[in-house]
Amino acid sequence: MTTFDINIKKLNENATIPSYGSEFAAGADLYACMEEPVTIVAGETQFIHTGLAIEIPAGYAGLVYARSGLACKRGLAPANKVGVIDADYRGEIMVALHNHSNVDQTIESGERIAQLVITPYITGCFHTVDELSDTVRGEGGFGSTGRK
Ligand SMILES: O=c1ccn([C@H]2C[C@H](O)[C@@H](COP(=O)(O)OP(=O)(O)OP(=O)(O)O)O2)c(=O)[nH]1
Repeated sequence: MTTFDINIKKLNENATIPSYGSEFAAGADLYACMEEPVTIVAGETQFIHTGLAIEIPAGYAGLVYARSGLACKRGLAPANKVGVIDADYRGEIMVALHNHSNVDQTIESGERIAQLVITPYITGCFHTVDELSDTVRGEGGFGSTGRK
């Protein structure tokens, strides 16, 4: 397990610093930060503030995932499925929560709304070519394997 220091700035004094729920939790919980509770109408999306900006190290990204409990019990999950926080982003971390349930849902300030996983990534240097190498799979995809 790799742990390193990450600078984080409170844009709102009431913001809560992300926290890991258990010793080996991969995602740090992100907390809502707003003056008033926000209601997300059934089937709609609201941008929820965290009141935080973060300095993710170069070569790493922050991935904003749903919290299983919130998604499965209340139908609230990021509209973009997985948010990507770039290492050079200095704006506020926002969570676009979509209400997949059929009732309106209210988020209180201080509630855990998503989880942030910090992960290394590689970048590609793309070269245009006329032919790609041969493989057994070839162009098969979208359920092409395991057919009887
Ligand atoms: O759930 C998210 C997703 C993104 N961001 C911030 C951090 C990220 O670095 C920035 C841009 O995100 P992204 O690259 O996904 O957005 P885009 O739609 O491609 O816009 P841009 O042209 O600004 O990159 O927005 C969030 O705060 N929350």
